[in-house]
Amino acid sequence: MNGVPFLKMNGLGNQIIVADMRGRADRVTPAAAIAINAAPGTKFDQIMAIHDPRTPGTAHYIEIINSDGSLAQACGNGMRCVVQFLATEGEQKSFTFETLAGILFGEEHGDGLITVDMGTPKLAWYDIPLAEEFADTRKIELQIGPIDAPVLHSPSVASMGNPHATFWVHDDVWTYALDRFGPMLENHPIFPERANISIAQVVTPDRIILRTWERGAGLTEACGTAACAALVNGARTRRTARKATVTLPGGDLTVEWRADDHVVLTGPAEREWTGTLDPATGLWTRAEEAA
Ligand SMILES: N[C@H](CCC[C@H](N)C(=O)O)C(=O)O
Repeated sequence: MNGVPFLKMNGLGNQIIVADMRGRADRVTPAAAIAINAAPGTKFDQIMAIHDPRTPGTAHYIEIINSDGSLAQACGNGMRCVVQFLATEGEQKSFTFETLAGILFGEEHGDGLITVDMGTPKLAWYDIPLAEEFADTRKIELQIGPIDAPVLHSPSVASMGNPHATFWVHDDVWTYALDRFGPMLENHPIFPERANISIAQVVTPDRIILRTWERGAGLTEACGTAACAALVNGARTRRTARKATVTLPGGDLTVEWRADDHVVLTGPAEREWTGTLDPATGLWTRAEEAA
């Protein structure tokens, strides 16, 4: 097998495969991503493929592939896993990356938590993107459920390089059938590139409870960029402060929208087991439990 080493990880239960593609000219193909998830033995939400810098002397290029084979511009939990993967290789603990969302920075702290600067949010309708013009993306006309009694409506939308809709609710986020509403909203024509769909309950100005149906991956235990988008949307609709704890099904993330407009995400990354993967076919073999 024409294999590359990979490490199965998770970021608060967001299932991540870190594939080490450094020194290679090929890529993990969409077909490989679909095949891996179809095979028994592992389920993942995203593959984070680490490539050599595209521009010599700059950052590792990180390609992000959803479990449906689609490319994503950004992945907050996955970036923390990449930082942890690289930090374990030696003394360097802070890194610069190039992604489709731009240049990102990440650092592992002594306490094992990892902070990633996810860049600046994009808030104009054409940057989300939306299929039609909305002057104010803090609240757009979109609803689901009976026309006269919508179940979810009037979301705030933002991009962290990838599109997010944050639906605000005042009650328990678990009372909503996100497994049913998620795919309908993910594929709504208002989102020409689809969208990640979140339900957010603001408990206090510094605490958000969040559940997410991810574009290209479905219900996940955690979505880092959704946590970033929810905090940005919460702050600009005056529901939250500019820094908050976001509680996802898999655990807590700390998100801050700094005065310099960068959004910074802090949380854990967990190593699980190692293997070898054929990036063209998705055939893989398991090696050992990760140290
Ligand atoms: N499904 C997302 C990418 C992964 C986002 C999520 N896993 C995160 O931690 O940010 C998208 O297609 O935009």
